[in-house]
Amino acid sequence: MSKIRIGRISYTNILPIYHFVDTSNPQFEFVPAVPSQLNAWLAEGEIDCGPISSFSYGEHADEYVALRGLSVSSLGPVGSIFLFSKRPIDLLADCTVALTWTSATSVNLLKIILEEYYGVHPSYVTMNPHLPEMMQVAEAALLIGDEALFWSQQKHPYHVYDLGAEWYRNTGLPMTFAVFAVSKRLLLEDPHKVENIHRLFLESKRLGEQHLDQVIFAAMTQCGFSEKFWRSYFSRLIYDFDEHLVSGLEAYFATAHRLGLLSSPAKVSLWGDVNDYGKYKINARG
Ligand SMILES: C=C(O[C@@H]1C=C(C(=O)O)C=C[C@H]1O)C(=O)O
Repeated sequence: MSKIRIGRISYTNILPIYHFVDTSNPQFEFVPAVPSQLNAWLAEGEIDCGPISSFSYGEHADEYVALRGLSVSSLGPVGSIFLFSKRPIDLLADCTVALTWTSATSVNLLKIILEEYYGVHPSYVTMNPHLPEMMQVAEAALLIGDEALFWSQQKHPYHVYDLGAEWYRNTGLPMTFAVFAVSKRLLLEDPHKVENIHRLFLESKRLGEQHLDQVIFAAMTQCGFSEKFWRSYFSRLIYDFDEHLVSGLEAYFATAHRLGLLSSPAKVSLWGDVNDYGKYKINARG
């Protein structure tokens, strides 16, 4: 029988969900990549499921379901999605903004923030996520994931805007950057297998919360920084995709549609037994 191919975001933000996943199961193959690559692979059928940009979920909402209890979300500052800017954000009209090619959600969230909330319409250029190179050709640069973490900790002269904070300040809603999407094809073929995958990740997430020290140690090994840094970073991220987070995401889809960024105001199909999921829900954060 062919293996199920499961994506893995190659950034540290996903560690609390992935660190305790048993990767030895021969039924599964885990494929690490940056979000935009995973988005393309799921759309092309190269992988069967995995965390992808929530924006990409919106583009393929008819073809995917999203697993309950698994996401990368925040209510306010996210800590690793930053616009670095030579000028205050409201002065970026007629400027060039460099966008990392690794993102889909944040790229479109930035357009919403700039165009809808600040009324500025810059031109955009997509680039490799390298701040000095981006700043050579642009007035501002968007970075996500480990590159955003890295550059935010370096000495630099730029204004820094956290996109989770900007979204929250303008909407009062949570933002979901990544969801765990499963192709409806796999769900129709083998719902039992999808249940197993769901449990595998919920169980790993529960262990990650219980043994956060081990997750933090893995993050320090992968990226450096202090224990205090990671404790604070992970405490801001929310991994519990539920109806409240769905409402924030659907508001993002509606705005993206209104601005012509998304072809339809997509709805989320949240998949997974609510009672079963309840056992794994992380209540205490902080
Ligand atoms: C919190 C983050 O969320 C990410 C942002 C994504 C995007 O912009 O498309 C996709 C997946 C998430 O890993 C991050 O990368 O820092």
